[in-house]
Amino acid sequence: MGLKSFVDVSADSHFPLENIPFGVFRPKTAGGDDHSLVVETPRPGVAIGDFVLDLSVISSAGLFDGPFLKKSQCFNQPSLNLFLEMGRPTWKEARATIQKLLSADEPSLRDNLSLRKKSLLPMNDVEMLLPVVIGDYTDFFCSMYHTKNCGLIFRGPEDPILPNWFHLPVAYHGRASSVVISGTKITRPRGQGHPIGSSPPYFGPTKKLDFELEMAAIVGPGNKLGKNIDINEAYDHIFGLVLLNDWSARDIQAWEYVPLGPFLGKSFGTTISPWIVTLEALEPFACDPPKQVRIKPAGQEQASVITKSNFKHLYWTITQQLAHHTINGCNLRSGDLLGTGTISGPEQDSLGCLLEITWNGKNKLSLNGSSQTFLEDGDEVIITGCCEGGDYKIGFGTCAGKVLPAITENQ
Ligand SMILES: O=C(O)/C=C/C(=O)CC(=O)CC(=O)O
Ligand SMILES: [Ca+2]
Ligand SMILES: [Mg+2]
Repeated sequence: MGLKSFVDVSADSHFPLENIPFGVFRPKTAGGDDHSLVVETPRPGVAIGDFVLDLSVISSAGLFDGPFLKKSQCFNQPSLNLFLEMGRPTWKEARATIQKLLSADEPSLRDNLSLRKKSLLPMNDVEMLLPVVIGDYTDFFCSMYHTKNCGLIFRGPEDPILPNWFHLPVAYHGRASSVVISGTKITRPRGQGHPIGSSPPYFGPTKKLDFELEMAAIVGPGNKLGKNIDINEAYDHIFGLVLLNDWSARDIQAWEYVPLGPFLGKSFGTTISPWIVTLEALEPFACDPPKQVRIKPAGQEQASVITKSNFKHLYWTITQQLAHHTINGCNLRSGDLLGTGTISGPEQDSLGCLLEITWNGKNKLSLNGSSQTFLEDGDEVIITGCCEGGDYKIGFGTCAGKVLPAITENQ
């Protein structure tokens, strides 16, 4: 039997009492459509079933009474950075307090109607925001299947996996300013595309817009410049995980990335899911967290599942990635985002991007009767993921984004 909350949680919910993922939200006004949003202060919350528990209200009511959180202002902030900086003992205290407050047999919140009304808001009545201020974003390259397929497509059959790959987790520095929250629309980027045959490079809207199915670690306490984080301590520097879509323009990327790596082909937008699932919640599922990606094509009502992958396909672990990131003395800071890299599995139906699924546009993808290769304007990519196994799920919610047409010359 799973844990029982006084808040109704359906059996297939991503957010049972065992999960308690952290995010940042602001309430919408009654009426609720986008035009009637009152700009309320963003504040931290956790998800429980279809509700959000406002941690600023719980904190102001004096219900965080443990030694680390009693006097802290970390839940009266517009981001989770301060809370993340405080480290694992504080995170565990927060989780224990929240799980107790929300449990079916604990009266302090359950029987306090006015506090319940103030602190428990239906998810539909809130707007989710970026949970942390992201100072830096790094993206690793850690699925062997993805690495091999990219090597075959971009570099040919000789040595598709380069010799360094098995010795260290390869990565590139991404662009933090264009990391956006699920639901944000993504404008098709323009740029210089790889020459086709003997023609010169072309300029215009990308013809090869792609998604990348990834997860990302959110850094807790950082390290000082010049000091590394040992692999045995790396776990305590990771607060939790989110879903991530590293949108990629394959024609721009293929032309620009030699020899310094991805630049404008990836810096036009990266989407993350709003709820950070803690490593504590994930612990019982150390293996086998399955994931799915769907595409809802422009003009269609239904989304089609196009791939299902699994976190276990990563060759390098998130603690190895974090330790490697600091091995030269590079400093990480609370809120930094470390993408795992595209999570492709060995089978055709577990590939993590359209570059691989369509083999660079050679094969068509069939979606509810229509067919295409790369993403079209109006397409929506919806990534979801959860851990399954026991009598509850630990879910990540969704990481979604819809493609808008490219800007034109006079915009
Ligand atoms: O192999 C290449 O040239 C390019 C690979 C990628 O674009 C993948 C990347 O962003 C890292 C990853 O997601 O695994
Ligand atoms: Ca990537
Ligand atoms: Mg990106």
